Amino acid sequence: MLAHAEHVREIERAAQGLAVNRDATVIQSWRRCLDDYRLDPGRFCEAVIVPGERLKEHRQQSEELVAIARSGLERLYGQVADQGYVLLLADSQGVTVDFIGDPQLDGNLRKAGLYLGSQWAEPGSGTSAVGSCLATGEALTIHQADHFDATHIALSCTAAPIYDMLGRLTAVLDLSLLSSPIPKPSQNLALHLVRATARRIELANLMAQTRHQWVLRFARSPEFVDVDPEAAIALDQNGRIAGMTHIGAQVLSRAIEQDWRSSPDLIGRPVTDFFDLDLDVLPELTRQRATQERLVRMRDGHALFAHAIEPKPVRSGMVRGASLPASISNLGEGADMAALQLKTAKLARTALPILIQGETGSGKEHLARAVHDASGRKGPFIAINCAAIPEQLIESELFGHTAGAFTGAAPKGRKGLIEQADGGTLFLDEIGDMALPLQSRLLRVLAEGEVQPVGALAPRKVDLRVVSASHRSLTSLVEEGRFREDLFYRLSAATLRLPPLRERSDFGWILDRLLVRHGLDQDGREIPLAMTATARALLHAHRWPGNIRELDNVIAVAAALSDSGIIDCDDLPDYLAPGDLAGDDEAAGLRAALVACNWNVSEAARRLEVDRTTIHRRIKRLGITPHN
Ligand SMILES: Nc1ncnc2c1ncn2[C@@H]1O[C@H](COP(=O)(O)OP(=O)(O)OP(=O)(O)O)[C@@H](O)[C@H]1O
Repeated sequence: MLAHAEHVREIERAAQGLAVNRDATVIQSWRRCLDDYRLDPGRFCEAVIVPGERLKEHRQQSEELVAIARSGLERLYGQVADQGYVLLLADSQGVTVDFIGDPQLDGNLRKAGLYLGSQWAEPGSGTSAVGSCLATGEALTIHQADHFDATHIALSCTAAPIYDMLGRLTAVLDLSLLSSPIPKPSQNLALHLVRATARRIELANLMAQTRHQWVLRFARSPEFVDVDPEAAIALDQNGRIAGMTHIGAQVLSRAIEQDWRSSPDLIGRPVTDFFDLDLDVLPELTRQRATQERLVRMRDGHALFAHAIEPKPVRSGMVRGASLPASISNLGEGADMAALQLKTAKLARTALPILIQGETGSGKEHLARAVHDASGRKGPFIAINCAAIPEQLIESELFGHTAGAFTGAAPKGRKGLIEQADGGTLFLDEIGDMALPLQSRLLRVLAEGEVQPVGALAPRKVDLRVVSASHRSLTSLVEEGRFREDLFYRLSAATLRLPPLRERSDFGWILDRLLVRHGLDQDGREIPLAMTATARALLHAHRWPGNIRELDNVIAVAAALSDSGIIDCDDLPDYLAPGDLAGDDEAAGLRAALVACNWNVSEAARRLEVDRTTIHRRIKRLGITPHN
């Protein structure tokens, strides 16, 4: 309480212009809180966490940035995890859209506002690292009683801004401690780390968005220009500035002797306004020349070492099915599936975690394998069914154990499934069924890139690409409190949704593939099975609650029953044929299709892969009515 009263007095002294022992940025923020936002330093305000629905909106808006920032965040967290730091990525409104922290401290972190969804903008929360970074556009540390609201004075927070390539402040990266050593300079290293990570995230963002343009990267020393550049700008084909990192904007502003804070118009101006350089000399600044020879002079007389990266030629092929990796073209056919296949192909080459949603048996594991096969990763594909492993075994199955870790342990110890997937893909099937305590451990593995076998003294590094799947809606499980929200976001950088079989327009194509699969003879030769039109119609008419797996089983059984290699209605399970009409071949098939579609002729035509007039003609010819 005494500390609180003293804190309020100090803010009042600063407001009256009296000397206080704080940085100028802190005093300016306190004044904004008092004069502009009319905040009361005497009030305690708990950290604000935005409701789930709003967090979802904020996450969606920054989805691309979160995906690009993820590997930078993970690398940074790996450097500071054992020192108790928490990492937040906040959007331009100060809402935390990504978060990495020790799951064991969950309760405390949430209470302190160091959590997903916490809202740190200055007008609502007073002086904070995220809020003040957003207000000033600069990296800073807000240490303990620098915070305006006394609720937060245990925290020490350090933040750096992330700008988009047009120079707009889009996010803030924050490294925070629940409690910290007393002196503020203890956070200087943290300040250096967040600045460097924000710079790398901006670089990655610029590179991802300007593949087909010239990019110039700069550094003050020739040793760093190719490996860890300080700034970058992108040029359009006319040699005009098309994008820049924040330090790139500072370099350009300085070249025309302006302060970047005065927001000079930089985008669209010719590069020659800033550098003694034109488009023709760019090829001489590529890696083909020694770094020392790539010095570029700026208009203000300064010089920097440069590295020019050539535009990549535009490929048009990816859009067409023919150029998709084989494993992905094998997922389906037709316009409905094309968008999913293209998205899968694009994601497969990245390391982004993917969540696959789809009904049971709809082909989620099949899709996950296709992602792995197209990823180019050398390690194995390891599938874990999180619902099938008994709870008492799951820990040692997943994490492995050392020799003698517990009674019954393997004499030489055993590698867990997670470690086995090192260098490859870990497929977590039915992730929605994983118990909450295990979710925390998994989160740790994913955040730190390390796994600690049961009984082991030290963790081991693992390089994983995680694909997970669930037939339940993970967002609903999160809302019900049965699935960790932070784990959900970590697993679902991108989501792929598989349609149920009954909604797929390529049903016939899938059926033909299964007829080939089950037509293999004992020597493995392909003799595709054939099928009568009526049997085909019966299959089309069914609703397939068990999806492709159910169809696969039906064909496997029919293949075994059929002596001739031609599957007919008799080879199909009884539940597919409407009993009273089972003998009446063509009429039975058509009637079943119409019943299954509630007599919607267009839908029946789609399922039977014929046009509507054919259906009407057959209805008439066979004398089918809804009542017979
Ligand atoms: N595109 C496809 N072409 C041919 N067969 C497929 C295709 N997709 C899935 N299958 C087959 O369907 C069956 C079920 O697929 P899979 O195991 O991938 O489904 P799932 O959604 O993971 O099931 P569950 O929800 O039960 O885990 C498998 O036999 C698989 O080979």
